[in-house]
Amino acid sequence: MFVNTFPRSRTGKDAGAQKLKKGKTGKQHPCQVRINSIFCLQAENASDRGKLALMSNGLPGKMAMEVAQAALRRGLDLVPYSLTGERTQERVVECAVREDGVRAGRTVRVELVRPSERDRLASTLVNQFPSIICVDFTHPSAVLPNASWYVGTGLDFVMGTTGGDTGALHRLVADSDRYAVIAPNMAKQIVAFQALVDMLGREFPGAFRGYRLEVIESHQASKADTSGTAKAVVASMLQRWGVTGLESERDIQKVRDQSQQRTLMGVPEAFLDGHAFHTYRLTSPDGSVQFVFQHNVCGRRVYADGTIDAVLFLDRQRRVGANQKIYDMIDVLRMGGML
Ligand SMILES: NC(=O)C1=CN([C@@H]2O[C@H](COP(=O)(O)OP(=O)(O)OC[C@H]3O[C@@H](n4cnc5c(N)ncnc54)[C@H](OP(=O)(O)O)[C@@H]3O)[C@@H](O)[C@H]2O)C=CC1
Ligand SMILES: O=C(O)C1=N[C@H](C(=O)O)C[C@H](O)C1
Repeated sequence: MFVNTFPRSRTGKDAGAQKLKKGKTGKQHPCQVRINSIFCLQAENASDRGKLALMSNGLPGKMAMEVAQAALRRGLDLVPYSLTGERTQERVVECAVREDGVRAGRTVRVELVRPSERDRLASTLVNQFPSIICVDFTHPSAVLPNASWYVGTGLDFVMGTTGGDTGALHRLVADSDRYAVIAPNMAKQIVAFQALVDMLGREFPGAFRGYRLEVIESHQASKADTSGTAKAVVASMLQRWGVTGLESERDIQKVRDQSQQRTLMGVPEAFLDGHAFHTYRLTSPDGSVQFVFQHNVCGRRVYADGTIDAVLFLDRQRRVGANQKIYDMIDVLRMGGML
């Protein structure tokens, strides 16, 4: 019964089945039996096999929940499994669209799968959801392991998680035949701002030569890394604008203390646990001219909406067999992929 849920994957690697067949004792842990039987049941009930299905990884985390809700709002099929952290206690979460805090529309029960359990899920996914796209909003430490799992399992993905080794991530995908969107920010207007920063540098290289750049970003205290968006914008400005003042990522000022967020940054009380405030300040060498660019986001919905755009875009690209396989959100925006 269990082995039947692991026919050959699209990559032919069949990792989960091989591991199971080669088990040393042939015995299964009781927990394994329970989980496997749930996989079988849900797999048998799966419908619309060719339809695009979105797997929101990182539940019960905040972004993964926003993405699951956005997927339901936009009428996409939500895969009833989500990769989660090893220490997560919950086994199942319910995802539903909410309006004014009240459930509206259908509810999907999503089973949470820890890193140590996920190989057993691989073939089920490939089999039951042949048009699956994974979305990853997890943890910086999970970026490469998760991406390796997507690639090894033969799954295309959108990587929104920041703080990983971006170079290694790009190499991993480039050496595979998978499609991926990788970007530190999915909000359409911020992506447009990133494109603008990039264009200014190309069009007028050195226009801000000698200007001193200061960057301050504020996020919820639980954020593990420095803003990936700030790092990307700074890299672009340092590369072509001619600015100085920031030697490394450590020079980006991070605000994680809630009282400073209230007083210094003006973050509304209701969004202390979910906001992204960024300020880029450029000052001329003699101090007589100043430019300030700022983007302040309360909540996370804008990223989730952009993520769904990225998923739909990636699905279109792979269906037409596009030669380019790795994209960022500027590509998605440029190619008309954002609502
Ligand atoms: N690109 C974009 O536009 C945006 C990117 N982000 C990025 O998304 C990431 C997540 O943010 P957010 O949702 O706020 O964070 P949360 O802490 O709310 O959620 C992260 C979730 O990932 C889980 N997790 C940890 N390790 C793994 C793993 N190996 N595999 C799967 N899941 C795992 C965590 O579980 P546990 O708690 O048990 O460890 C937690 O449930 C961050 O890197 C953030 O910077 C956020 C917003 C927008
Ligand atoms: O962790 C967050 O919240 C966010 N992370 C992304 C980043 O690191 O740039 C995007 C946005 O700032 C929200």
